[in-house]
Amino acid sequence: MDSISTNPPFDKAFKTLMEKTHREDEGFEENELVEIEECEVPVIDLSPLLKESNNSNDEEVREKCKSEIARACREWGFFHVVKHGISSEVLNGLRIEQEKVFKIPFDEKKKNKNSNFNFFSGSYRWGSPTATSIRQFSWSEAFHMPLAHITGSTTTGPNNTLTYRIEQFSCNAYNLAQTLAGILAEKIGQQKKSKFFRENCLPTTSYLRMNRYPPFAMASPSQVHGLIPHTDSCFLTILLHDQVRGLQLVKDGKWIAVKPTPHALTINIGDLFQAWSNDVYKSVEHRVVTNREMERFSIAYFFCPFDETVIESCSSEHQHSVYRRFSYREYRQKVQDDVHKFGTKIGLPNFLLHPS
Ligand SMILES: O=C(O)CCC(=O)C(=O)O
Ligand SMILES: [Fe+2]
Repeated sequence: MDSISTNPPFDKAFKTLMEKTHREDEGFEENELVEIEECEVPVIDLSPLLKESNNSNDEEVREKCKSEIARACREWGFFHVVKHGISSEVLNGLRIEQEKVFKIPFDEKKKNKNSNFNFFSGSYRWGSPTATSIRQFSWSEAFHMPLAHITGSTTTGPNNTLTYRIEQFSCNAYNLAQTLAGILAEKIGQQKKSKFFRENCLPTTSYLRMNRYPPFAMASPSQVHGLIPHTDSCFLTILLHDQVRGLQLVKDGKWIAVKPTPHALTINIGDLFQAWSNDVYKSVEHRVVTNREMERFSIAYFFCPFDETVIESCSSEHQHSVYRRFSYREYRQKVQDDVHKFGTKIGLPNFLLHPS
């Protein structure tokens, strides 16, 4: 199978947008994507949380670990976790199936024609269909799927390993997400509300996105994004990515490159947690930059509530609500509308109670 039949027509889309961008004089600053520095985001060992023990020393270590998590979410919005309890058999198993599914001919991916993934109907996407300039174009393809379509799917079983691997990973990621969400609620004094996540986020309400970033050799890689800058529209994301660099995030107003950490998963806060925590935890803008030689893969598990769930900021005597109440359905609809209208997501600023 050659790359022509498996790859989407990126080159054509890129050239068309490049011409349009030049015609409309929307100059794309070449240096815009040059990273400023590579840095180490916090790496947190989760093993103390997985140990069942009432020993006071262990309790102390556990509390320290919880505080590190909350701190990383306040200061960075991003952190790596190691010894997280998800086995490498589960992670590698899914990664292998992910590579296979992207190797299916483009036409079959597009039409959902392949028997391996009829249940992913409508989940395949590539580039940026609404992009009007090169700035809004993502040099990547993805399967973005609601887990409601996968979990408990009748196609699960040894005959369909991709489905099986997705379900296996998602089940593990769900438990990890619930643990982290409970800790983050506790650390902003919302123990009483920690049930909120158990009641509103189920294995079936989350989403999974498998990304593939082909090498970009058409021009200088600094001319195009692998994935355009964005924040995630969920409570939190659990990201499995390989050792190929590309992920960058904004810290103190600057783009910095995230150094991959072996055997780690990367966690980031999404918009819903930022709103729910009343701006205590940060949903940080991030992006993926392209690479000339190497193909890159990642899998994002988005921990989400029911569409009907209402997100209300946890305000206090000292801190009034920053955002108005909104349902997850309303939030997603607004994101979609903005992408159609402006080619880009606006997100939380739409829901500020007192826009400046
Ligand atoms: O590929 C990555 O490292 C990031 C993916 C991502 O940000 C996303 O899928 O929302
Ligand atoms: Fe993301």
